[in-house]
Amino acid sequence: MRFISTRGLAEPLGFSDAVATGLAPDGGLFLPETLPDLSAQWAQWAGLGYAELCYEFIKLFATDISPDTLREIVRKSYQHFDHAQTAPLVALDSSTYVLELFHGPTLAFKDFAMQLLGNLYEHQCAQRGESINVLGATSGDTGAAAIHALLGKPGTAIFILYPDGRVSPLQERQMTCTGADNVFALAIDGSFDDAQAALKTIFGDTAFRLKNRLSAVNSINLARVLAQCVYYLYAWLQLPSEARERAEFVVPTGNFGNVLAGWLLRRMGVPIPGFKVATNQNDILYRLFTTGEYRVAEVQPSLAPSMDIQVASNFERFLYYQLGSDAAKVREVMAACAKDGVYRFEDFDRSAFSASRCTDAEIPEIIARVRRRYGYLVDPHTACAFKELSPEKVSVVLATASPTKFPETIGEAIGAEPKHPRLEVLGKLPIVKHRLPASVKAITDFVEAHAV
Ligand SMILES: Cc1ncc(COP(=O)(O)O)c(C=O)c1O
Ligand SMILES: N[C@@H](CCOP(=O)(O)O)C(=O)O
Repeated sequence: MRFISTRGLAEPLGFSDAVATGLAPDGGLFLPETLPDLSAQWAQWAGLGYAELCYEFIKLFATDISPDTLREIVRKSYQHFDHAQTAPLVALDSSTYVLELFHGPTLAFKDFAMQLLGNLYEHQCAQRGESINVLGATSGDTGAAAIHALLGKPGTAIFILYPDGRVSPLQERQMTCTGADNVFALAIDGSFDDAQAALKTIFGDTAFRLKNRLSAVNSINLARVLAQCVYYLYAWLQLPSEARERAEFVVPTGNFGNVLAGWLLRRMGVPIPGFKVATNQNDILYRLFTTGEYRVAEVQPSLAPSMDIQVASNFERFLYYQLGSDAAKVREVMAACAKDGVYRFEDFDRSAFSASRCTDAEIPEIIARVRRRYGYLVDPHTACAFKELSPEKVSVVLATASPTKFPETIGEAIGAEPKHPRLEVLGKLPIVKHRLPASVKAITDFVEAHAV
């Protein structure tokens, strides 16, 4: 299968090259040239274990990797999850389910795609005899998951930009206390949006990217989004059929990668009725899906820090389909959004989406309410998704992080701080981070000096 850029000016690539490249050289994002039609196939996958289902799905795209190799890459990727079902679907009542996505090594949903991506990189390094330097931006969880996916992998170095002082203390420790010499946590003076903008500029510099064999680990990398499709399918296959007809996946949303994965699966013929885009107080996507207007505002730090994002990079993939796969029109709209920070969509098909927004004042209240009502503890990001579940629907809430990563907010909500042994040891380890301005020059100088 070949992968094309949303902006239409880059050469189509095979799976492995598209994964290694990350961001397309024309600034666009890679998408499969054609999406497979799973409408006659998905039901046959019922009963498969998580890794086996992932293999069946990813092999439709990774056609340049031999089936045996791919099966082994996928098997290895889910071996460090600490739940037998990998992504358990928990019924809170007959119309409310939680899809727990926090049983991976860093206790957040990012591990699902990142473990796979880490093993794909390792395979590529071995096969091509080349090193890879991975560059990513994080508002908290992507960075930790990427670092733990690449920790100590031969032939790789990983550089993670994060907004200094704006990730939770434990998220910062997950990135800075590894002791690994192929890991560089770069604390940026600015917001996640500043870090992501710098990163896109750096990936746009083809000469620099090629010279340093850079690859992107954010959900601009298509492998991230494809791997995330799998848990929607896994949950879907477990839902009772009467629940499927009224199902709405409720997705805590920031960079739009998670919910986009579910929506792509729907486009592939899995008949998911709809999705709810659940934002925190950084509500650009809530406003977009309720009014059709895209208007960038100032990022406000929140109790759900991983969702403190305004410019959601995966929106461009959604836009591509919204605009009838017209890459010229995508270029025009993206240029207008970048220039004016505002765009009004006239023909915007929002029929598969609802949206909610959650303020900081509401987050502890919701955590306490969910705890009282269901005896179930959610983290601050998942709490945003519980803001308003539609009573006429069956809600499948994606629990994107473990509450143990945010003990301060949970303590405020319920009067007790949850603990996790893997996180507790981090408190005793030294923090190693490098403070940098959010300038392209400072970042590229650092990468060049430390690349492998
Ligand atoms: C815990 C958590 N929830 C939700 C999100 C938002 O996901 P996305 O950026 O894919 O919309 C993130 C960050 O991506 C996160 O780390
Ligand atoms: N919320 C993310 C931000 C980056 O998102 P990504 O899915 O594009 O990697 C984070 O936790 O870092």
